[in-house]
Amino acid sequence: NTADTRQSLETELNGATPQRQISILQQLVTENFKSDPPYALQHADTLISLFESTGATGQDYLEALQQMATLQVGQGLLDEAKANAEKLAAGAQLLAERNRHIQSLKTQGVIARIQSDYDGALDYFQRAAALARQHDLPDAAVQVEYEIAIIYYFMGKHADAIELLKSIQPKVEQANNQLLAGKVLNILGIVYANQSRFEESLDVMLTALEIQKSLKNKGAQQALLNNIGVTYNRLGKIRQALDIYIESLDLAVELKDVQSEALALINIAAIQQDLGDYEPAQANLSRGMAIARQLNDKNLIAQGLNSSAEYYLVKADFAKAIQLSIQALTLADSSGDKTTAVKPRQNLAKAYLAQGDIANALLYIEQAITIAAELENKSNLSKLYKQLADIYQQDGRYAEALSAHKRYSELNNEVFNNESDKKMAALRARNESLQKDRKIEAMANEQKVQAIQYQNELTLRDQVSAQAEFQRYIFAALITLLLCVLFMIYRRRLQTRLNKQLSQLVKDRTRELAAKHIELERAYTVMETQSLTDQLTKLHNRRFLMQKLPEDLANTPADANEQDFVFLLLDLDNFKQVNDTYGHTAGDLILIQFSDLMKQVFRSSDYTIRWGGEEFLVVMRHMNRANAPAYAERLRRTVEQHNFDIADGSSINMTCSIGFACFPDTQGESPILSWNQVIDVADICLYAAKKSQRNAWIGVEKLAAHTGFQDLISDMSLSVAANQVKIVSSIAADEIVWD
Ligand SMILES: Nc1nc2c(ncn2[C@@H]2O[C@H](COP(=O)(O)OP(=O)(O)OP(=O)(O)O)[C@@H](O)[C@H]2O)c(=O)[nH]1
Repeated sequence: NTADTRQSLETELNGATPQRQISILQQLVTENFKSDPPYALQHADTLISLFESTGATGQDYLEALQQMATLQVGQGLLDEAKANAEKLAAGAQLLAERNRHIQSLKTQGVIARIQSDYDGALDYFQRAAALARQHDLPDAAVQVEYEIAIIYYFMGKHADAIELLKSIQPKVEQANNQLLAGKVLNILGIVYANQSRFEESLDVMLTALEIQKSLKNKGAQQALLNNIGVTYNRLGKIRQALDIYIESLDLAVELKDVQSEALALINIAAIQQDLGDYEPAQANLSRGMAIARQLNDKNLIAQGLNSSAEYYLVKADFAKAIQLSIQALTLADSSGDKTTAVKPRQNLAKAYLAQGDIANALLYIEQAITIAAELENKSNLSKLYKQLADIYQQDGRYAEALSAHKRYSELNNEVFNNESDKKMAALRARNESLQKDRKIEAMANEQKVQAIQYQNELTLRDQVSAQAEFQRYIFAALITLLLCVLFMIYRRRLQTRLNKQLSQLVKDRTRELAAKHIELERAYTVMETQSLTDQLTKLHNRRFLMQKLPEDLANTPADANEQDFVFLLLDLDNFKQVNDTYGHTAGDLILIQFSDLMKQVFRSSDYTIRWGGEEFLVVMRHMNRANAPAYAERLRRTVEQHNFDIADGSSINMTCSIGFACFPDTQGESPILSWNQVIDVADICLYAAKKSQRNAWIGVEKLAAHTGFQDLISDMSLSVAANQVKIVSSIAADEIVWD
């Protein structure tokens, strides 16, 4: 029929007067506007040429311009649409046609938005809103505010978008504008989803879908289906998402909406890739990308490039993945849409990590984290922190890995516990009870119908057969009731099982996280221990003493018994000769054996430290200083009597010299020397032991009050002569050489 009408109108067109031609073209454009946009576009073009050739500027001309611009936007002919919208604005101003002027500004805003010029779009829409308010056109104002909210969303200003949408909602309801109500709910759903408020998002979008279905508005249904798909995807329900995207693709094809078709194809490809269906994914992706490139839609191209990059990541072609991700990143950054700017960075970090390029992996993951934090997308952020932890771990930076991992698990818990489970359960329960109510209502209706039929039949039949019929009816009703009860029991069981599975999932996740933490903490402890140990002798090193001793001294009460600290410095005699004669390896072996002898002689609670080279320090804690000479002598004798193995199978004898001093340096009076200075005094004693005879020990048991550290250091023999120092030694006092 439509074809026939078209045919006869087209035939009539040729011979008609200009006036008649205009009315035929108007009819062709209006009738085909929705059902066949390319056809309508072609005739709108002719119509406008006709108007312009006759110099017309009236209402009909403006209407044609508006139709034309709208059709061109729908077909992706943005430059042409913009030119017509500008003509419309000029014409509308000339005729003081406010509504049309607002309409033209709106169209220009939409074009700027599609071209990703969000500042420009915001400017057009704000001008349109101001115009609407100025001329008291509330309906038009609300329409434009809705467009502004969309721009806020694109700019990543989510809080502003939500606030504006919520202020629009009551106005839309008051005006009973179902169409706009559906759109407002849709975009609200998208913004919620971007804030990881997925349940609220799903809730409003499903309501919006109902509205659009009741309005039979397929275009809006198509857009909603796409967004619902995205939300299912974010919730990890990828099969539901796939079904919804396929429904959305069918509708886009039916509507000849190429942009939506491309979007659905790219979305389908991404899910198929997740499911491991690489071949169909590649086919859909290249179909979608071809359309996106034709439309020059930067966001879509960037999304498609991301999917391709992910494909190459899976295939371990990291160079290709990097190349595609950098293209996607450049496009996303130039379009200013932050929501598409995270993914390429995430993929780059993965690819660089796989290539062992930690610096670049860190660079991109940190950028991704900054952007995701700005967008307040917690679920995304939590994944990014996990990736960051993996990078640090691979780099051996366990402390940083641990803290990134902690951040990941905090965020993960926030998203998980964001009452998500409760809300999901509530939502599910609400849907189920709605369905149940509907079923019960349907059964009740059925029964009513049956009852009426039964009444009718009753009048026709005799009493006896009616009685039998009645019994049968009661029986059927009972069976129906029984089936209802069984169905309800079954649903409840199913629900319980689902809840169990969910809580098991949470437990498993928590266990996994705990195990990971223990692993990282263990690695961290090993690293700490290594940094405090000497690699050759496995004794403690200087760093250990600096870390431990101040704390020990602080925890020792000044007035307690047996609370002396004795610092012994030990040095092997003529060790250089051993190295020179038997080689460095033999020297190393002797150092190790010497360390073992130290461990035999001293208590396990004493600190045995490799002080440097062939010099060692022992710190004996919590002891009576009167016992120090016995320990020094025992070590001297043990070393003297020991046969040190050297690498060639033979053994040699060695001796050592020892100097020691006690802390606190005075007893009962306030101490003069710090523990560091006490070690310096022990060093003077060691030096004197070497100088006097070697294979000997000299110690300072205590100092007289008011002895100066400088005096001791500059000339010990004077302090000894003045009886300011109490010396104990294996050498006779008059044989000690101090200088
Ligand atoms: N094999 C080996 N030798 C070391 C190590 N650390 C230091 N040395 C050597 O130890 C020797 C110390 O020599 P000197 O300081 O002259 O002292 P000495 O020969 O022991 O003589 P006195 O201490 O005066 O009895 C040097 O030859 C160092 O090279 C090590 O880890 N392994």
